[in-house]
Amino acid sequence: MKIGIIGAGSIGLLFAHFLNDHHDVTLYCRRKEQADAINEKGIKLINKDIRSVKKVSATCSLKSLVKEQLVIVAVKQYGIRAVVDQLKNVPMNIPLLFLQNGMGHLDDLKTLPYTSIVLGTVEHGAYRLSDHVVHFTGCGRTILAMYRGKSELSFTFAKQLSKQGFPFEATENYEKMLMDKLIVNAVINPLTALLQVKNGQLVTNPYYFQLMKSVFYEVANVLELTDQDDEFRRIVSICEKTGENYSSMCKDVMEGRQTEIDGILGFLLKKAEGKSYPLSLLKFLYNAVKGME
Ligand SMILES: NC(=O)C1=CN([C@@H]2O[C@H](COP(=O)(O)OP(=O)(O)OC[C@H]3O[C@@H](n4cnc5c(N)ncnc54)[C@H](OP(=O)(O)O)[C@@H]3O)[C@@H](O)[C@H]2O)C=CC1
Ligand SMILES: CC(C)(CO)C(=O)C(=O)O
Repeated sequence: MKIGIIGAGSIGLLFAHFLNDHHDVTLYCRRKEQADAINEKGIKLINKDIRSVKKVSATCSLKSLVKEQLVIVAVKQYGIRAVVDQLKNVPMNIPLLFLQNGMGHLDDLKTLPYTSIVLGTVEHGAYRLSDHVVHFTGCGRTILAMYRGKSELSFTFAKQLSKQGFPFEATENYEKMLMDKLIVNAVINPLTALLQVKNGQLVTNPYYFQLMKSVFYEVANVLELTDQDDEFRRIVSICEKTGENYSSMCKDVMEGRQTEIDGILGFLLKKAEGKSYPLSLLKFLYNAVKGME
């Protein structure tokens, strides 16, 4: 397949590195110096002790987007609006795949005229070290679900894109898929960003563990979760598995970047509007992270 990836950050570089083995990938960068660095040096992936370099084409011009058979959008949730404006020349029948955390991007997609829109949740961990070097901090999977279009398409893409060490799966229900990830990000990301700790410390420090539990119960109330004990165990297990990682929001705050708090806690606070759920911790965390931004 000819695949275009818009956004050459941590996830864009990671996906380009793996997908280019079996597909013809072009990375669409925002900065010319980044496109030049990738064209000259390739994409270097660091995974534990292994370093591997792959040759991938990169460009700043969106002209060749019209030739792609799949366009993957790998910018942050707050960058979607600018990308949507740039997609105007892409034929309406080219499938688009959006990989953002949270649910804030759903509003931007509603009015997009494309016939096939796929959503994905990424369970890998990746961190861009320089314009052409990415650190693969945790291998998980990518789950795909159709937002608009024929539901079998997400299964076809999952099959075509999967490769050993970089799996894709598909599911029918995009809302459940995004919600499962949102719960995790709502509990782990703002707390770790505020406390400036690794994910594992939310579990190993008994005081932080109490905070995490209290935040979880507010999230669970807003989403009216019925299986709260199982859900909480799932989050604890993710904290343990990603124990040595700083969450993406914690890193954004450390590096003075905008966070995805609006698409995560902002979304939940909006959902709770007019209801009488207890929300004091979610409001506190939302304002704390916005203030740090
Ligand atoms: N990193 C991770 O481990 C995970 C990330 N995700 C999700 O994946 C999404 C992407 O995250 P991540 O890769 O970490 O983010 P990054 O901030 O590392 O990368 C975003 C990239 O998008 C580029 N960009 C922004 N606007 C445009 C535009 N208009 N045209 C072209 N490029 C643009 C940026 O360019 P520039 O470099 O010039 O700023 C940057 O390279 C997020 O929603 C995140 O939540 C999900 C799970 C794990
Ligand atoms: C799962 C988790 C919390 C891993 O760090 C993540 O998705 C993130 O950091 O955004």
